[in-house]
Amino acid sequence: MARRALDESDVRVRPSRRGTRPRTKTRPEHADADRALVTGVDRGRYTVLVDADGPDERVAVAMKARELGRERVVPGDRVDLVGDTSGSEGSLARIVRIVERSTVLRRTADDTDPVERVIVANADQLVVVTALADPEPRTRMIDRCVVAAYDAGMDVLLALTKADLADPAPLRALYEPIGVRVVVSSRTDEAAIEGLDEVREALAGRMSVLVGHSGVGKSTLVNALVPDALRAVGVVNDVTGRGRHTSTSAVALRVPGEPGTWVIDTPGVRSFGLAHVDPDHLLGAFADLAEVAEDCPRGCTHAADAPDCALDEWVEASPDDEARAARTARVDSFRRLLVSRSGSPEAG
Ligand SMILES: Nc1nc2c(ncn2[C@@H]2O[C@H](COP(=O)(O)OP(=O)(O)OP(=O)(O)O)[C@@H](O)[C@H]2O)c(=O)[nH]1
Ligand SMILES: [Zn+2]
Repeated sequence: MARRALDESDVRVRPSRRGTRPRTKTRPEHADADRALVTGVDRGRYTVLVDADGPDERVAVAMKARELGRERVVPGDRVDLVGDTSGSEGSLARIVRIVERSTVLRRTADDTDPVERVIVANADQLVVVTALADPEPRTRMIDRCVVAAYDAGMDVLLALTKADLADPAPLRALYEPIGVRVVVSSRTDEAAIEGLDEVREALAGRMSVLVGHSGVGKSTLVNALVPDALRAVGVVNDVTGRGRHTSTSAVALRVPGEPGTWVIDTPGVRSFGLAHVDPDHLLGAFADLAEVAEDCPRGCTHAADAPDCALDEWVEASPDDEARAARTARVDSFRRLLVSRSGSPEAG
């Protein structure tokens, strides 16, 4: 089939009962498709929010149109829908197109599946939920999350829980210098979590993916942020009768407050596939170091044992002790992340 470049004729203004808005008509046969956000996936059925945050917002159930082939549709995806998009009981729409993704997050390949599959699309922030104690924080796991997020072009929010049990200062000192925002919560009695306002503020208006090991308090945090009544949006139990706690795939939940605030909970996902991460791409998340590394020998790995790495010369050339300490910390942090790419994802 001949491809042609898109021009203005591909964008038309469609008068509709929802008002007028420009539409991209890349597939003429689906020019009247509705745009929707994928919030949940369960065995070939997709829960979607049609016209999200618009006047006709509604939850609908969809399946993939055959023309999409094997392409995966994941929570966070924006899709075009045709067919019965009403969302009324028993209705089933068809997903005919996946809108180009701004970010993708891949889960770790493992023994049961050697492929690093995309699990979440379009998230702009990775929230690493880490308990300050019980269980002990695992910095290697946090490092791997930072690498995955930076490689995907996402920000990292470190949500430290259980501050009633241990001091957050050491972890702050380790992660704030590499651009990670840190929020802290604690529980002083059974009923209340403290520090939620700061967490909400850090999530406002963004699509965030939450990860964390069992027992770190992720469910506690999600339950506090997302009232039960709102769960329906992300839950696939309209179709299957199963609740989110038995769901094994990621689910997007709307956080009340600023429009466009979503958290994507990823049950069972504790780490990410990093095999595809290229050191120079990771370096891109460290603008100061990337500039320095322009003087590296061709093919430099920038690792601690790399010969003539410009990062070492940069530390050497520090004008004073203070600058040397700061530069050393930057280079060491970057190299720590580099090293974390290899080895077992489950190692702590
Ligand atoms: N002391 C203290 N305990 C907390 C805090 N937040 C959660 N917990 C407790 O930590 C335990 C684990 O919390 P969950 O929210 O179930 O942890 P989770 O990360 O969802 O773990 P899974 O459900 O196994 O995935 C529970 O007993 C919570 O009550 C906190 O800030 N301080
Ligand atoms: Zn180098």
